[in-house]
Amino acid sequence: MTDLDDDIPQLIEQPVNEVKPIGLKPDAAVARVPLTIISGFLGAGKSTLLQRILTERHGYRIAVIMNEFGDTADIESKTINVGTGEDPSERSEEFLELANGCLCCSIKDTGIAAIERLMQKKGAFDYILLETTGLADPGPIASMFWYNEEFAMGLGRDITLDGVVCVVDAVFGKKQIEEDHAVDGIGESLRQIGCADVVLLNKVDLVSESAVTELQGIINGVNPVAPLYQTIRGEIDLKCILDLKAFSSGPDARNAPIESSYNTGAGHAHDHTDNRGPHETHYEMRGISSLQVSCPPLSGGQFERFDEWLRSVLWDGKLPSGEDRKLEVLRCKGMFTLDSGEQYVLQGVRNLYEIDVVGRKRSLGVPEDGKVVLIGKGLDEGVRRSLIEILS
Ligand SMILES: Nc1nc2c(ncn2[C@@H]2O[C@H](COP(=O)(O)OP(=O)(O)OP(=O)(O)O)[C@@H](O)[C@H]2O)c(=O)[nH]1
Repeated sequence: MTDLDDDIPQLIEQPVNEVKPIGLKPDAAVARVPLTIISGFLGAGKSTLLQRILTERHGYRIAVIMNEFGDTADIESKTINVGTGEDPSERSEEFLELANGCLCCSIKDTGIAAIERLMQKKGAFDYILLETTGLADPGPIASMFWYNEEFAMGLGRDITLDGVVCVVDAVFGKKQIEEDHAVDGIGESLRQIGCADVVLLNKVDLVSESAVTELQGIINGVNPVAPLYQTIRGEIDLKCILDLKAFSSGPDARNAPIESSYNTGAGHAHDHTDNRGPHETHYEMRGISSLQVSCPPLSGGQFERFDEWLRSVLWDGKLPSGEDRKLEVLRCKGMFTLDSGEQYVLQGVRNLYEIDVVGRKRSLGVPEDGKVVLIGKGLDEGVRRSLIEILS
């Protein structure tokens, strides 16, 4: 069984210094363009990262959308098919094809219509990066794309959600996490970190090593499964943030990261180890908790009960026992092996989730132990015990 708290920190900073061939081909069968959401609190360095992508010779043809996207209320009140009926005088967009192959798309209106117009230029780019506003909760945006992709609706026919990247300000990140306005107990900066597939800790040139270490501990506690990279002015190998396939189903889902790349055990982590049963780690920060449980191969019955448990937690916000706990899950991920040998991957954002078979055990590089990670609100001791009971 893997001892998660013994994971070796891997904090890598990789310069973008070579021109690579485009490795981001959309699946030919469906010809969908991957989309990555870039979130991050005000001033963290999102625009700097995108600017870098637009000006460096990296070999990718990326359409970068810089706009006011991220008005959650606006997005949630619309369907992905929206694109007509708005006042064109309020729209303003600019497309610029750049020397490095990127397509810069600066769009001022909110919502899906902006991306619909970008998609009229389909073929001019292989990838879309979407910057949200500093106060946006990326969860609704991610779930909207994922949901529509699943049912091949509207833009879901053309775009596939690849992942969510969160840029955190190394200077003000800790203060932002501690002070941002809590919405239902979870501030936006915590939602952004909790929802992320990758976190970039930016502006590390401006702070001490100990401040970096402390903030890393907090970020990793909130989101123990997102790889964490230190950056200066958004300098990062694009392979670390693109083509993550964090929401893919089928064999591709195997690539979705569910292992932490960093773990200090800092913050208020409580480690409960039991050699016979699942191993779990729990962390709580201003109302947001991350709960990790690793488990041995499951029986078919256990797997079914886990599915029921997940439906209750994600859809009804409570445990199957009926206790009203007001649970809110921002992200969940997992990998399981059944005692029959089949392996499954779990991915979820807000109340949407998918469990897909990815193969059989003893495949190269796939651990036999399973692991579930939940990030959200109300994931307390009772939830932990309830999950352990099912997975034991
Ligand atoms: N020293 C230093 N400054 C940085 C770094 N990254 C960004 N900056 C500066 O920080 C400021 C904010 O960066 P932006 O890229 O505009 O941040 P943002 O997240 O897009 O900001 P909003 O759009 O307001 O949410 C700018 O003045 C950048 O030049 C870094 O790694 N080191």
